[in-house]
Amino acid sequence: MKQFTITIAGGGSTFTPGIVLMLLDNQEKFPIKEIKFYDNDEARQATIAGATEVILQEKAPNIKLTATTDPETAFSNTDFVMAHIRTGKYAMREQDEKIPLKHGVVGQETCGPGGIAYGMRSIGDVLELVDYMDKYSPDAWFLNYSNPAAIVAEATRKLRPHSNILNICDMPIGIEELMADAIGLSSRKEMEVDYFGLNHFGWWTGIRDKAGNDLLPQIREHVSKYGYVTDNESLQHSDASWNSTFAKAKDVQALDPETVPNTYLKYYFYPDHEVAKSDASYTRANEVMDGREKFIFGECQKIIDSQTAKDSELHIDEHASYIVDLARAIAYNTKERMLLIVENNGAISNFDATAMVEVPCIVGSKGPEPLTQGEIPRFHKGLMEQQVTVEKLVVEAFEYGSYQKLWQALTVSKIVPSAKVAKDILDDLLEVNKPYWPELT
Ligand SMILES: NC(=O)c1ccc[n+]([C@@H]2O[C@H](COP(=O)([O-])OP(=O)(O)OC[C@H]3O[C@@H](n4cnc5c(N)ncnc54)[C@H](O)[C@@H]3O)[C@@H](O)[C@H]2O)c1
Ligand SMILES: O=P(O)(O)OC[C@H]1O[C@H](O[C@H]2[C@H](O)[C@@H](O)[C@@H](O)O[C@@H]2CO)[C@H](O)[C@@H](O)[C@@H]1O
Ligand SMILES: [Mn+2]
Repeated sequence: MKQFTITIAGGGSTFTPGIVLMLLDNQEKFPIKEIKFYDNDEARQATIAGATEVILQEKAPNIKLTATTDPETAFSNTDFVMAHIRTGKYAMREQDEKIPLKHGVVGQETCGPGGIAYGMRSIGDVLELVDYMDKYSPDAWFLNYSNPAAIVAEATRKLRPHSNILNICDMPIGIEELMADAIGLSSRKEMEVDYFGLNHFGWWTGIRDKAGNDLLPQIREHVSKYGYVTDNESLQHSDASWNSTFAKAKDVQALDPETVPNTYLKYYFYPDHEVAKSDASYTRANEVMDGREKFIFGECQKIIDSQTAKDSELHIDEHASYIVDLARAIAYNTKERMLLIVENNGAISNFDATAMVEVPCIVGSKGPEPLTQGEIPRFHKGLMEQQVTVEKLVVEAFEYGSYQKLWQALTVSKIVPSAKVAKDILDDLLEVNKPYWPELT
């Protein structure tokens, strides 16, 4: 059985240890001979790599680890690039979240002005990684989950149309695990779903078990009462802010009782509620820096200091097993059915053919084949037209270095109240993003 080489772009990511442990847990299904970490922050990556070295020695000494900041080393002779970079790191996420709040607008990592600013930072860096892969390993596949996935996906569609790229998000996966638990199933994998939307902006329209029985009525019932909250402690997110997001799905679903929603829609339907409950001095970025980042880097340092991972609290990122499912689908032509962010091309028959939509796909060696979701209702179509326009305008603003188009993107966003507020936010974001955005004229 072939043994694969994986390049993890963003080796210093807080998600890298959990993904590595998940890969080690799937060696039967997806054997690996080498893992390469690539990052543009050598010191950050070194801590994750130092711990990973020890983990591999103890669990999989046959797997070689290479940690590098050199693109040729990282992207040569590789089979898959798993990309999870964060341009500007959490410090810039903090700006993305706090600047809009200063103007009374939702401050969020991937939604609204925060997502727009993040997109303007991410596009260039992700395209650079794709170009490295195309140069050094043209037959490899780029599995992207660097955010903001909607804008990055539109940029790769438009600016790298011939590269082997798959864009994916784990929000639906996390929500489906909660749905499964809510109705007494042991895993989301017992369900088959119909779904349509944009990334972080979608709805489940069909949910069946493997025998074809309709599960949507039970799940709708649960969500209409409790959102995605279940009493299964092990599935609850460690942070209260996430659990309040899962609860809020109840109010989001009220807008369309026929379906169940992606949790991110709450930022578009209830921006006033989100702003009112936000602390402009301490946002999600601060929670992550004080929580996940401190925990991961603390655990990795402990492993380095003790030279053993035996007592480590690092755990497998189970939900990240979708990454193995995706890589296996490409490698072994498994025809896995997965939600991916793909060019519409008629999958949603009454929506822009060039939009990057999130729909179920059958994935095999030639990539994703979208499953048609038919015509979508006026309500969802109207919301998605507005949102996809934002995403496309951001990519155009990047492509042409256009201040005007970026101002238009902010003005079109459902959660920005006026062109004046849009411009005020834009000018503040522009100031702090000078090191990252292309020059705008
Ligand atoms: N698609 C999804 O559903 C999903 C789910 C979770 C996380 N993510 C994304 O995964 C990414 C990582 O998240 P995190 O919280 O671990 O971030 P993090 O800041 O901990 O790690 C990101 C790493 O990327 C590195 N980096 C930044 N720019 C780079 C570049 N140009 N080249 C190489 N490396 C670069 C940073 O130095 C850092 O080590 C983020 O984009 C996050 O939004 C996406
Ligand atoms: O605020 P963060 O950094 O904790 O999370 C932001 C990301 O949230 C989603 O990913 C979740 C995932 O959906 C959930 O199941 C669990 O595994 O945690 C992940 C990361 O916290 C979303 O899909 C990502 O795009 C966001 O970046
Ligand atoms: Mn996501």
